[in-house]
Amino acid sequence: MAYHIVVLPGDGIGPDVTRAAVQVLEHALKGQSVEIVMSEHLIGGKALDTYGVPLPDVTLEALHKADAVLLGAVGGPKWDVGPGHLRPEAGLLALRKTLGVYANMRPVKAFSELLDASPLRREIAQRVDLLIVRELTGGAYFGKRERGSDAHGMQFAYDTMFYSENEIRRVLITAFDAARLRRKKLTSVDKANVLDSSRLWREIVQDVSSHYPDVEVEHQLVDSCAMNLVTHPQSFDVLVTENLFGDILSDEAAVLTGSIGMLPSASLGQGIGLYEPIHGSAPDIAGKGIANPLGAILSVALLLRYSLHVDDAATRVEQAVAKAIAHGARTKDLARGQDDVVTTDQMTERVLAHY
Ligand SMILES: NC(=O)c1ccc[n+]([C@@H]2O[C@H](COP(=O)([O-])OP(=O)(O)OC[C@H]3O[C@@H](n4cnc5c(N)ncnc54)[C@H](O)[C@@H]3O)[C@@H](O)[C@H]2O)c1
Ligand SMILES: CC(C)[C@H](C(=O)O)[C@@H](O)C(=O)O
Ligand SMILES: [Mg+2]
Repeated sequence: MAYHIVVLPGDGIGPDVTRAAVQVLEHALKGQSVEIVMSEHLIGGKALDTYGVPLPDVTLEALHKADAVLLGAVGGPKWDVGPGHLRPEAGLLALRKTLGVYANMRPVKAFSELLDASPLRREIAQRVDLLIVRELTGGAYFGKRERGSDAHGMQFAYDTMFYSENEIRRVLITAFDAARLRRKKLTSVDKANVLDSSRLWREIVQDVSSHYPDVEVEHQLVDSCAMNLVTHPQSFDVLVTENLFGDILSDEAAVLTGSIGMLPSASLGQGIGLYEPIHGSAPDIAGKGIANPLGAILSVALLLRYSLHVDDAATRVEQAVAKAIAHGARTKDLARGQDDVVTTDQMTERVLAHY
């Protein structure tokens, strides 16, 4: 039986890094008993241009027989005008909601050869090894929202950070389970000094934690957590937080590893998994062939592990990335001083050569 992988390259550097990821996926499955069938579809800005919507029916239909989705990135200045539901990003949010992928796993691990690219002191940067579990299908991204104007013509807008008990509980269970497989420490991040949704979040953490007596639990407010991530990143194992806080903290944490181009993600939930690097479409470097493909390639490792269940191939991809870096391969975002700079395609070749 073959697994169906839906490939959604998207916009900007999305197609470049997705091409790299697909090459590595095909290579990793050579000689494996696992077979895949891939089909490529439109999402985001390109889908808007072709179909007038950011998540067209043809793409949605392809999801029905999919076992996993591999995505590049969506968005760009061309589509920054226009109403919210006709933005490329709305297609990505609808995709996540449709797939029910409520737990977004964002591992953040420093490679020792890249410590010079990190803004942290070497002795701190080398200890960065944490996992952000970001709630992905709730909160302000999906709550009631409105734009309008009052009787005096004064405009207003609001977005609601809504969470149900079930939405909080299920992502916490994923996070506690992940902590159990790691260093058994869980930091729950909220804004319980201000927000009711955070106070509910904290109460449910307390409740779920009673089933995980072996996992040490701490609560941090999101503002001081943002600071602690930079000052004491080694104090974190698993961080779990709501959608918007997780979005912001994961870009911050990415920088600790040297570049946002390094970070992969797996979005998991009730059914098929969605795999994407955490970065965006990077309009400032799109079309130049210099994007770092490693976040997308490491997302393939997560796809191999969580959706295709070939753990040995997943580990080999991760090792190939580590070896390519150890042998000096640096895309522009990672390069410092005398480093040789490689293109997206050359970085991919280096990874393939070390697989
Ligand atoms: N998952 C997604 O599809 C996703 C994620 C984030 C942002 N976006 C969208 O992307 C667009 C641009 O957003 P942004 O500029 O705020 O964030 P971005 O992540 O696209 O870029 C931020 C900075 O990081 C750099 N960068 C990002 N990925 C890189 C890579 N692989 N290699 C080298 N450098 C890289 C960019 O050049 C830029 O300087 C927006 O439309 C945004 O909504 C999409
Ligand atoms: C593009 C945007 C909707 C998206 C998000 O905020 O979730 C991105 O920033 C991410 O981190 O995947
Ligand atoms: Mg983001």
